[in-house]
Amino acid sequence: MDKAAMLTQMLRTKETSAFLGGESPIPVIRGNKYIPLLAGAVQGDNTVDCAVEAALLDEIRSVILIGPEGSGKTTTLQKLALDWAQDKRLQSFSFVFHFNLREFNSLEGTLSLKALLQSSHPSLTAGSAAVVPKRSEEVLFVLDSLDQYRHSLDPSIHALCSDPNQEASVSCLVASLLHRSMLRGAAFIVATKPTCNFEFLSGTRIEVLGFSKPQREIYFTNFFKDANADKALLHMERTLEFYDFCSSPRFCWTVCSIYHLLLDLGAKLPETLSQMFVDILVHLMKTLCLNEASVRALVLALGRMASLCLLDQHSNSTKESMKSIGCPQLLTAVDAFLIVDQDLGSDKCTFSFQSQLMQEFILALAFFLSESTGEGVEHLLKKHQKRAKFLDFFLSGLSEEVQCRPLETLLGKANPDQIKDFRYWLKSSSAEALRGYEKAKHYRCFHLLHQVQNEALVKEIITPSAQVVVYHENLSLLDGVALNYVAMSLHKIPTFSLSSTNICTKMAKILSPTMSLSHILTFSHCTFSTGAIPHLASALSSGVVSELSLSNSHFSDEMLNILSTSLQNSNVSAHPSKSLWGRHGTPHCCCEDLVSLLTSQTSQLCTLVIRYNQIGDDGLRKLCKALYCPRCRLQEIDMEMCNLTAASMEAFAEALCSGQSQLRKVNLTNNKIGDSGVKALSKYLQHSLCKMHSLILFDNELTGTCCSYLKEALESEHFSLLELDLSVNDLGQEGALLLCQGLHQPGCPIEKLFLNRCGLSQSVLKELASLLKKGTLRSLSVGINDVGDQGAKYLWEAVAHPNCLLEELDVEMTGLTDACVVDLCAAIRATKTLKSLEMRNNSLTDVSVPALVQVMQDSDIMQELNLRYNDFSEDVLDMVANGKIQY
Ligand SMILES: Nc1ncnc2c1ncn2[C@@H]1O[C@H](COP(=O)(O)OP(=O)(O)OP(=O)(O)O)[C@@H](O)[C@H]1O
Repeated sequence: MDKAAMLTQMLRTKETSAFLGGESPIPVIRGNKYIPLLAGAVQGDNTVDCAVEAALLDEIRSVILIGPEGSGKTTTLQKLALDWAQDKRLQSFSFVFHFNLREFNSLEGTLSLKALLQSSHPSLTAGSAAVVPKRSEEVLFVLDSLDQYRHSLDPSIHALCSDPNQEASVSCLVASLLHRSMLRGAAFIVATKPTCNFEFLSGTRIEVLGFSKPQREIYFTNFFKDANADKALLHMERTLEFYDFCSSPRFCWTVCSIYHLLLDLGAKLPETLSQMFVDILVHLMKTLCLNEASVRALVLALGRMASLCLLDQHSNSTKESMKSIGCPQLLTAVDAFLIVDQDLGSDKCTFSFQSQLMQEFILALAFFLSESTGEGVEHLLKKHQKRAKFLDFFLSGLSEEVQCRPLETLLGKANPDQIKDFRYWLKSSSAEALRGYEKAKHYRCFHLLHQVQNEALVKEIITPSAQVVVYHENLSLLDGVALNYVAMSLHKIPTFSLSSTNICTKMAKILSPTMSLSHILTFSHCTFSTGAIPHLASALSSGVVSELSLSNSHFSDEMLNILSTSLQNSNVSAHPSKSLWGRHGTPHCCCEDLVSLLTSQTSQLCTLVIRYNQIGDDGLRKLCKALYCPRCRLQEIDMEMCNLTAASMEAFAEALCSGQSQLRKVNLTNNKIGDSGVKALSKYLQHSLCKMHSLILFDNELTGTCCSYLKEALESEHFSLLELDLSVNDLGQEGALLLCQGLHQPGCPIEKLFLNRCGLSQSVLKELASLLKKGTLRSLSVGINDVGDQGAKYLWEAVAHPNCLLEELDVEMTGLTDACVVDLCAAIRATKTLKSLEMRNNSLTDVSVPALVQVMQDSDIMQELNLRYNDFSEDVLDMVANGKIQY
């Protein structure tokens, strides 16, 4: 085979570079701008070129290169072919045939393999072509764009041929070659996007990963050749790098091209993906030199075409369909936006978008420009949901006037009705998402708000009550960016709890501002990289963070060291309380380390959070040693689900009674201390040195028996608890009534009492109501007790009583119906203190809504009423949409 002729032919190929399509492969390679790409799923050498070369030495001699749009497959194939022609690589092959399978779509009729080969290499003489089948081991086929190939490779539907001289359809020839009925020994490299179904293809699969950070750095340096390279790279890192498509060399080309242009003009670089596409479109449209009406008509036509292409699996459109779209300007836009494939031997051609992102952006823009309001945004999104990934992102970005201004000067104003339609959808779909518990939906809402870039809108949508249900779990970098934007717009995040997330350096950097804004930081089941720790440490020194929990998270002792040093070096007065982490599965032996930490000269630790660690009774017994030490400053200990039983409570109570302990708050949620555990603790509660303010015994297998011990403690003059949580224990009526007797003790300090799911009866509520009238309780929870309207009636009366000081009341799932609403409203009108009422999961219906809405509107004191999961119909949703009511 004449390598020189092939080389000349390849180098002569007329290819043009396009803003969205990328710089053509040949100039990239010839201009020494080719950067070896990373390959996935291969061992050893991880560049694609080397991996392909190595795989071709395998017995199968067939390689499938798989990579997304613009990841560099075509360029790699061209480079391999050029290297072969220049004697640099693949020299075991004497014949290399390079085809783009897309071009075969339009080949009609039949032809022989020889003719097909000659069509690819006009310089191939008939004599050489005849030799090829005889030396099939020396033949390499390089086949590009399998994803665009319309014919099937299913061997069962073709009459596979073996004779190279036999005439057959091109689809049959391709199938015969790939299934090796013809030129059995030939080798293949086939490139395809991952979207393609390549079930009939066997071979070594090599994933084309494109550019990672080091390659991007080289690319930017080559592109800019000056100090702007760093500037551009840093900007991309901050605003785009968390999108998967940043590894695409083609996308990098587009980013560099637009940044270069903007930097030259002294303009601001775009902050979001939407803004970048606004800038790109403005530039492309300007190069077309059309007037406003024509640009508008062009965008609308491209929008229609974008929709057609997204709906059609092959993502392209024929000249006929372009005509039917009816826009003469479209043909002028061809090079800027579209790829045209001229069918061989006919004047038919197919069009597809050069960039899927631009295709979706244009679809979004056309929606806002469209005059007809027939197709609402919901319909648009639903229609394209299978293939459009960023349509809602672009719609969000484009819905904000400030961001669209550069486009307005080119193509006029958007249709205000469409903008209104979108904003309505954004608010209502976000509210719905935030009412539910699906993390993906919460985060979709954050992503859209990030694109909109409007702080006021964030505040309107992410209300404090909406934040409560948002669960931060398993975050990607992209999620981290959106979350950080939302947190910065809200200016505060009182508690930030993150779980099951890989906190690499980049993630920690992205979330650092959010962490610095949070008072309480909780990480559970997270993995920290060493590089992440300085970001965490710097957030801790912000002065706001007062509590840190790292339970079930993985990090090395070295990282622990950095953290604890940073805690110790921080300004203590600015950090009145500092918490410590729990380690995944901390065995009880680790409790000895904790003791030395808590009792060290420098220990500042006030809060110890070791929830979900299996320290068990032995662990707690060891930990108790710290409580005897005057240096131990521990004020709060969270031992939720630590596998504790009554066996360790005696030692714990004894340590507390020693007089050295500063402990104020103890959380024993989800342990099994049982009634005898309470008996041991209540000894301490009656002790003259008792300093405890809060005791949480949620779900601890307690029965009514424990109430007699607690009653005794309550009646003691030393009892100091302000908060007691006995929820999810079977106290029953008898036990709870005993407890109430204790609570009636004059001077009883309890202000917050939690008795959810304790088997309370109406008589107990009557007792609690009389307690309320004494004015000691500020917060009472009696949710998930079957007391009904009758039981609650005692509470409403009490709330209305002039001595009652209750601020928060929780009657979730207590069997309330519309019948309670008159008394409830009267209570709200009368109260001078009640701010929050939790009434989820009851059976109120639409008839109660007007009265509840009215009373909430009238009340200056009530701040929130939670009516979620009652029996309301959709009809009243608008009416309930009152800032203070959650529904
Ligand atoms: N290794 C590389 N070094 C430098 N630039 C590259 C490299 N690979 C690709 N590029 C640039 O990215 C552009 C797009 O690459 P290419 O066309 O090879 O991607 P592709 O995976 O074949 O895309 P598609 O599947 O969409 O056809 C190229 O035109 C070139 O400008």
